[in-house]
Amino acid sequence: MRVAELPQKFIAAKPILEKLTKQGYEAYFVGGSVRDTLLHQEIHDVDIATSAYPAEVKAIFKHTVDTGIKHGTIMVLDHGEGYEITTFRTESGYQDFRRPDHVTFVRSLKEDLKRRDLTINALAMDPSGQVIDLFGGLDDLKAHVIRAVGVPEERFHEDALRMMRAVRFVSQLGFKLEQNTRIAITANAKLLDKIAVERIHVEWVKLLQGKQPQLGLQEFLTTGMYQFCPGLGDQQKNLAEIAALKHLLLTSEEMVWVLLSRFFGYSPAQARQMLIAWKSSNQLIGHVIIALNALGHFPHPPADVLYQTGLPMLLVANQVAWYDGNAVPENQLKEWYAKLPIKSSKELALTGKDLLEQLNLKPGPQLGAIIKKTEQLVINGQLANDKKVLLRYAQTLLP
Ligand SMILES: Nc1ccn([C@@H]2O[C@H](COP(=O)(O)OP(=O)(O)OP(=O)(O)O)[C@@H](O)[C@H]2O)c(=O)n1
Ligand SMILES: [Mg+2]
Repeated sequence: MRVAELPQKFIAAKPILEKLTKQGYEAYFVGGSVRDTLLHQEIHDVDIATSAYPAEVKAIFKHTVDTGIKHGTIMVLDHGEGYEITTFRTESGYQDFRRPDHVTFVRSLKEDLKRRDLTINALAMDPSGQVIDLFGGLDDLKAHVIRAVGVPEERFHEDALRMMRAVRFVSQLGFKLEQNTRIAITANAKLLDKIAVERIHVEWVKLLQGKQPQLGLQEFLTTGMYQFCPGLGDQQKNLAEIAALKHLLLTSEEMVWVLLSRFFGYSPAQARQMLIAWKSSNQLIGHVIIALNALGHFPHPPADVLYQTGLPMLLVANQVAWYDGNAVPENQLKEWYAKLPIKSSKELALTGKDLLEQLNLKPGPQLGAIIKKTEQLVINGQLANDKKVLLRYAQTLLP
């Protein structure tokens, strides 16, 4: 089959492929961009595969960067864009279930495609839009099937993360997992132990943020992969409860973790432990804890909670509160927040400097305590945010 109207990103990259084919090499678009085009979905980056060896690629293009030359990937710079061009390759070894011991460059597209993870990801497209389908990827796209290329077990032994990818695509695309692929994942789920948590983390969050997370989550449970993910081994029942939700749309990573914490019945401290086990960034952990704290106050978060949480995490908490029937209309929440007399301590009309200069206080803990107390009263609307008013009040706190 042939794609009649190529998306702009392919058109922009076409001259690069044509330069390679003019020199007698083969060159194709491969991977996710081809899959997503055929699904009429927006594409992010186009990956290019070629029969030219890395040295040959470098000889053809003026501006290149050796981004992953050991694995055959060269970045070609063209009109301010960078294009990753990877030489057709086969791999062997895989003693550690995550990367090959040897990469061998080859001239055959088929050899390259047959070591890819899923049939829908093993499609290639030439510069004219002609799709090359050697493993039934087009039929699977049409039938909405996630199927490993060739012998599933072999694909998962090459890179065990592919098992998570398969289930992630179930969720993202709303496709069914093919039975032999499911059987192979179930038999090999334990191999996830060999995979860096950071890589599993990415797939887990993509799975939950997919358009049909319930489907992906159901397969995640059926195949037993949950047993080999940090802190999920004893959460089967709670995860099944999430998988059974009628509506589930997780629009941010923060929301993912707040929702999980809520269904696991986690305190903020337990949520922190879970996030650390998943090797999350400190920023993410901070956000999730703040939102989780706020969640406990819905549907009536008081002014100081609104203030301390900030609007972005209030919106996240509210989205999760919806699952308990504790959400408030988003506009209402925004209005409450907008009405706060101050949004941050920087807006407080009283500063430490004022206290030092006007009330002759000495630096020390008393100073901070006075600021905190006035801040609290301003937030709650008990004092006007006015320097004179606040100084007068501060004076009453002095012995
Ligand atoms: N463990 C992996 C990762 C990737 N691939 C292959 O490399 C391509 C590009 O990988 P990547 O960008 O990670 O995934 P995409 O399929 O493009 O999905 P996404 O939309 O998430 O980028 C995939 O389509 C697939 O052919 C693979 O075989 N095995
Ligand atoms: Mg991709």
